[in-house]
Amino acid sequence: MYDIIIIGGGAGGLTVASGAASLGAKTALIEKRESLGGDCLHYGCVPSKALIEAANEIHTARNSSYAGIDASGEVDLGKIMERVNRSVETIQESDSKERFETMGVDVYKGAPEFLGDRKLKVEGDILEAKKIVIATGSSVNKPPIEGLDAADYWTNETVFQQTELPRSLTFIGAGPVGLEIAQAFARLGCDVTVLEGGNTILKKEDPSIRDKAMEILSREITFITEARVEKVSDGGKKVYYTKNGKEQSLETDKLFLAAGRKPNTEGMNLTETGVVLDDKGFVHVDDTMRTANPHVFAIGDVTGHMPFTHVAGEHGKLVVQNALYSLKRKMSYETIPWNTYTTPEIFHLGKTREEVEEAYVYETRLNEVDRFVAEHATEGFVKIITDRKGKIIGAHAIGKGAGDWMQPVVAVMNRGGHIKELSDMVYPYPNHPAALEAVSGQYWRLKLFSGIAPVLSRRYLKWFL
Ligand SMILES: Cc1cc2nc3c(=O)[nH]c(=O)nc-3n(C[C@H](O)[C@H](O)[C@H](O)COP(=O)(O)OP(=O)(O)OC[C@H]3O[C@@H](n4cnc5c(N)ncnc54)[C@H](O)[C@@H]3O)c2cc1C
Ligand SMILES: NC(=O)c1ccc[n+]([C@@H]2O[C@H](COP(=O)([O-])OP(=O)(O)OC[C@H]3O[C@@H](n4cnc5c(N)ncnc54)[C@H](O)[C@@H]3O)[C@@H](O)[C@H]2O)c1
Repeated sequence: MYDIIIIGGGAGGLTVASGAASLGAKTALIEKRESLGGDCLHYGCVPSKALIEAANEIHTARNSSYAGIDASGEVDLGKIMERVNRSVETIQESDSKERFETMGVDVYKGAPEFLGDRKLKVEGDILEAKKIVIATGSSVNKPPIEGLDAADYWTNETVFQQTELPRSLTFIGAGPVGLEIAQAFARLGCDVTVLEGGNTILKKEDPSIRDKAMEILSREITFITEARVEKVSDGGKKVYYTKNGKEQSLETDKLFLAAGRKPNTEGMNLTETGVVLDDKGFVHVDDTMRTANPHVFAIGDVTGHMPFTHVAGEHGKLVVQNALYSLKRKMSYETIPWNTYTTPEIFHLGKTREEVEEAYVYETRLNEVDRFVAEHATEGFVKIITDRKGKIIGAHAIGKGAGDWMQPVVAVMNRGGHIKELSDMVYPYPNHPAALEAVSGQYWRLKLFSGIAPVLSRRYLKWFL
């Protein structure tokens, strides 16, 4: 009998396995694929960021004529993907089966099936545990598009093995998966179109961020919004979409499906253990990450809550405590940030302007911050949303490296902080986070240079100086 069994060796599952084994729990991990690491390592975060970096380097070289450099040459996608996959292999070493076995984790290969409340069958083995964690992640959502099954299309699971750069590439979906990879291929030299069924790209972002992203990315990508793809033909080379009630079509060398994610729950016989799914098929969990069966937990993408690697990791840390020590610690999402790694990057924390009724908004454009001016990277802005008293409830930015230089706001918001705390530190001149000093300066200007403060100051200076 194991203390804990984890199904799925990705970002969430590996966090639980290493945490539980380190605390002395008898731990088993079941993974259906050859390698541990999950989608983030093999088909998601890691290869996509490696591809983005390569594409950005090529883009920079091609745009260096101001310095007298005229870069030329054909892009070799195969060589780029070799480099991308070397990044994956390097990180794979710390997610290896052997490393987890050395930690004391029994690693089983296979896709298990529940035989009862806390009993599983995996390949020829029957395993039992006091607690079970479902960490099976998500996979590519295939919307009901006529002809899709017979088409030859790319997804995030196949793109990093490609060697031929298509002349034109059409994406279905303008979420983060679609946009990060679409911009990379545009920078490699493809003619890229993105078809989006909704009326905006990046629907979870603050409205002003969405508008700015659309303005900037439209220079490299053709966007067609309110265009629902309903049919493909000619092996995926002809794409039919409905816009303004009319069917339209376009031709493309290659199609890329980025139309969202679906939970990996198939084949586990979950009804046998009393686990309940929500109306979209994600595993229903309470704030403590318990499913309807209190001995079975679920974490990461399979729960449908903020599908990010760092969230799966936070779920995992919480579940180690709740599962092993029967605690009821709760997950909170209020101060969890995310980044979209387009150029420029987009940072998101807390509420957007649309999500709050009464808000105080402080905004600084990057052309007011010396480092961005020096680097000719002035496009973008930072926006801090506070309540009436100045407590930060949301922070959003679009700009070069925004995913890095916005991080101090997470620390401030984590402790329930006030916007003025962003000026409680010295910013070495001229760094990028100085954008935060500038935006908090707006709060002080409002406080000090309007209302009663300047009146009192004038009187003081007149009488006492
Ligand atoms: C293109 C792309 C880019 C992304 N970029 C980022 C990013 O930059 N930053 C970020 O935070 N997030 C990013 N994400 C999201 C991130 O990849 C996921 O949120 C994260 O991988 C979720 O972790 P998880 O543990 O829930 O699932 P996964 O990491 O997918 O792990 C699930 C594991 O379970 C295994 N499994 C599935 N079913 C079974 C079964 N029945 N039996 C046994 N094993 C099973 C799978 O093989 C897999 O190894 C990206 C996603 C994509 C698609
Ligand atoms: N940088 C990051 O952290 C990062 C990067 C990539 C992905 N992710 C994670 O992966 C998750 C999934 O991203 P995603 O982009 O796959 O999903 P998404 O749900 O954000 O976007 C999918 C888009 O496809 C559109 N769509 C669906 N069917 C369509 C159709 N038939 N025709 C036209 N458009 C259609 C939807 O309207 C939607 O806007 C994200 O929520 C994020 O959590 C994170």
